[in-house]
Amino acid sequence: MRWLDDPILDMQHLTMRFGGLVAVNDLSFKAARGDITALIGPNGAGKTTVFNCITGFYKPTEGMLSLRHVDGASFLLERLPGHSIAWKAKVARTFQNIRLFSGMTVLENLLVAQHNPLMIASGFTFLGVLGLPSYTKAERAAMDKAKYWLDKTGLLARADDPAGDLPYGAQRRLEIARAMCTEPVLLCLDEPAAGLNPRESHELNELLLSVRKDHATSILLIEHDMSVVMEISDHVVVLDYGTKIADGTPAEVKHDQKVIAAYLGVDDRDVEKVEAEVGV
Ligand SMILES: Nc1ncnc2c1ncn2[C@@H]1O[C@H](COP(=O)(O)OP(=O)(O)OP(=O)(O)O)[C@@H](O)[C@H]1O
Repeated sequence: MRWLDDPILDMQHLTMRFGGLVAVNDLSFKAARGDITALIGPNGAGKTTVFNCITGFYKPTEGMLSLRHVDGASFLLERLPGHSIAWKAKVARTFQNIRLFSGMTVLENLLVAQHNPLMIASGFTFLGVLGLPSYTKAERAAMDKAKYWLDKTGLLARADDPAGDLPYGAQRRLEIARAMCTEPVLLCLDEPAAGLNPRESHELNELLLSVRKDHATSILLIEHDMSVVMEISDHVVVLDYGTKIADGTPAEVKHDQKVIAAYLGVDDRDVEKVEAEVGV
């Protein structure tokens, strides 16, 4: 299990309670550097809550979330404010419901994502914006990066259109492009294939495989579309009612009786019967 050797994310005993409800229950797993790790499970299993804990939207009730960069710098995410998780630990995310700046153009969405390096180049002053050569250089770099991701996501021709006018699948790709403009080491994608047709879903797979191959970005993926999960994931972690029920390669998880039972909603003792019926 190579994800134990060089984990980018090491989650230990994560628990998140909302009053009496335990949304995530003592969850531990490791995500390897350079892997696509999928977090799957039936509705309400706690997947988005895990993302919200990683990205600082929620402070976990208990547990440790350790992220380690390739240079050895490490971050305890549960102790950092959300903006430091994005900016210093370099974790980016997309949302289950698309959250673009829909009135801004496609290009502007990608430039806004690069606000931090531009502010540093300006020396945090208005004078910087007017004259500093470092600002002009940073502005050019931001534009180049935006163009690169527009090209990569097939959106170059739509650069000047309002983001809200794009078809649904294109908006999903723009969200990924925007997240990638922040140069994350860990990209958390919440159901990126939701609402996509089979062709768009295939294009998404290609895009994510290329993000993994060409950039130093590891991916954590929540996804209900099993064709996406099984085709591109290196490692799958399965949650049910907030508890981890399986952790392995896609092939291992696919044949795990507890996973089949959780997805099909049957008792453990009926799993073999169901397996025979579905031909696993
Ligand atoms: N802010 C909150 N307050 C109270 N309960 C919450 C909150 N956020 C999530 N929950 C509850 O925690 C449980 C897990 O929800 P979560 O959204 O993490 O599941 P999920 O696996 O992402 O589901 P889905 O696949 O439907 O998106 C659910 O019972 C949900 O109602």
